[in-house]
This record gives sequence, structure tokens and C-alpha cells, in this order.
Amino acid sequence: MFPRIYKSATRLLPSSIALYSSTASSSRPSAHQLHQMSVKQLVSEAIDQNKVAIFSKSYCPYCRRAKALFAESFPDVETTVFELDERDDGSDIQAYLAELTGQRTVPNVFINKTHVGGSDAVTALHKQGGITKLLQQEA
Ligand SMILES: N[C@@H](CCC(=O)N[C@@H](CS)C(=O)NCC(=O)O)C(=O)O
Repeated sequence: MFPRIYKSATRLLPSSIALYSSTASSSRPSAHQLHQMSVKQLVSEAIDQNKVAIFSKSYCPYCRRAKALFAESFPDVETTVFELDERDDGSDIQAYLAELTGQRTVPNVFINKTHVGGSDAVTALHKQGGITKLLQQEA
């Protein structure tokens, strides 16, 4: 029913996201490690706590297209957008998303904790009715 593109959507389990991994050499995290922890925490909470989370860049045409699709086709669904180019930690978030999903580009879209992908993936899934189906899942 939902062939290739739907199968490629990945359900991310919060418990599988390690928030902090340290080398055994020091018991106290460095400032860099603390920063990385807060980036991971932010991404993990963004995915877990939002029905639709879109990691975006404000000037990106693909992001605009993805945001417009949700605004026009699912106006009643709350969509949370993180504009990475407007944040100091934006490039770290993007790097962590690449680690987590294998996708380095924006937009990077999650629905009900499931990784959908970029604008092309969102559009293709929507044409198959897959966005509606994902939105209907229990949070
Ligand atoms: N085919 C991708 C194209 C996405 C894309 O190329 N996004 C650009 C921004 S418009 C990107 O992420 N470039 C690398 C970057 O900004 O770091 C999609 O449908 O989402």
C-alpha cells in the first residue's frame, strides 16, 4: 500500500538515542560535551514532543515547500519548525540529525517520531496518503 518511500520511514525510539557518551578518561563533561548533550536533548525532545517537527532553514526553497504542504493540506495539525540558520546551535543540530538519520539536508521532517525525510520524500508520501496515515498514529 505504501511501497518504497513509506518503508524507508524510520521509527525512532527515544530510548535508542544516547544522550551522552563519554570517554572513560574524565568523570566531568567538558563544555563541548555539555553543548553536544544539549543539542542531542533538544533534537530528541523536538522529535518526541511534537506531532510534526520540521528542521528547516528560512531561505531554503525545499523547506518552504514542505512547510507549505503542511500549512495547506493539514492546517489543523500543529507543526513545529526549527529554523537552523537562525540559531547558534543550528549547524550542530544539523550534524546530529545527519548522525541520527543519515540525512544531511534540510528540510528534515519527523511525524509522530517517525523520520520521513526531506521535501521530496514528504511530497511523495503525501501523494500515497502516507502523511495522513502517520498523523493518525498514536503519539
Ligand atoms: N531533495 C532534497 C533537497 C534538499 C536540499 O537540497 N536542501 C538544501 C537547502 S535548500 C540543503 O540542505 N543544503 C545543505 C545545507 O544547507 O547544509 C529535498 O527534497 O529535501
